[in-house]
Amino acid sequence: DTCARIAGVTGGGGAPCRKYRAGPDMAGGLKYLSQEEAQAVDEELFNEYKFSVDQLMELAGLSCATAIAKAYPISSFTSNLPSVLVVCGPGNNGGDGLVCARHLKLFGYEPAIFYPKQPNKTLFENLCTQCRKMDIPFLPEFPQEAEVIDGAYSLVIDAIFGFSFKGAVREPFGSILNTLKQITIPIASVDIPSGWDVEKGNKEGIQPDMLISLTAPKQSAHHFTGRYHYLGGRFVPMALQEKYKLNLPLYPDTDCVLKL
Ligand SMILES: NC(=O)C1=CN([C@@H]2O[C@H](COP(=O)(O)OP(=O)(O)OC[C@H]3O[C@@H](n4cnc5c(N)ncnc54)[C@H](O)[C@@H]3O)[C@@H](O)[C@H]2O)[C@@H](O)CC1
Ligand SMILES: [K+]
Repeated sequence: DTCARIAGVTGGGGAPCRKYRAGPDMAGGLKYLSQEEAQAVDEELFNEYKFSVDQLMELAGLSCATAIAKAYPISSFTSNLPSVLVVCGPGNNGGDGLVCARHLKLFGYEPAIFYPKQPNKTLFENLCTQCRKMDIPFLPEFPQEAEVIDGAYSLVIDAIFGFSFKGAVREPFGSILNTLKQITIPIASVDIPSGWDVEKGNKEGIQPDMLISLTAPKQSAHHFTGRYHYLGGRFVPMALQEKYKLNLPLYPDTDCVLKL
């Protein structure tokens, strides 16, 4: 039937028709979350649905690495090494960056991590150990010159701040973001371009080439002007999607990411 054809639903069997989710024009119906809504969905996933942070961080980081590999396949890199600088912040967005780095390494990229504020928590310590044991280097300091970054890497992953960012950027992240504003290689931002207000964006901030919105885009994504906007984090149970009226588009087949 039409529903099955559009949405890729097979077998019938009384499955509810979800035609309203299918088709490119439905992208307009996708909900862009406020900061409060993003935090509420997050809390519900952990407190009501009983997911652990590790579980969702693994899926989020894998989504990011997968989307990056689709947008910037190794074959498109002009330099010898597909080297990627992953900049990680102090919260869970930084954790997504660590997981992303590990998967990028498995995909054949050469990631290096800068992680200036490492939380004193087992989860993050374990993620760092996993990366070290996979020969992913941690930079002792951030290259101050934009030219140095442009020369050494082909892509920067911004995993500094996500949906809990508030107020003026504190150091050392202010200087880091100032340098990132001057680089010419592309930036791929995890969940939200760092330094952007979660809802209003930031005209003066970094302007990434790629944004991977996790769970659902945040309102600031309306101001994203880069080439690639992906949705990732295919882990939201249907009841939660419906409660928050996320109106998520259908992911293709078994893919964990979707280009918006
Ligand atoms: N809700 C979800 O569905 C999931 C969320 N995940 C990730 O978790 C992120 C949210 O993580 P968190 O809530 O830990 O928060 P963030 O990672 O957004 O950042 C919080 C950290 O940044 C610091 N910070 C906030 N404002 C600052 C400022 N102005 N200057 C300097 N430092 C500042 C805070 O002190 C805190 O250490 C999401 O954006 C997403 O990347 C994923 O890991 C898993 C699933
Ligand atoms: K980010």
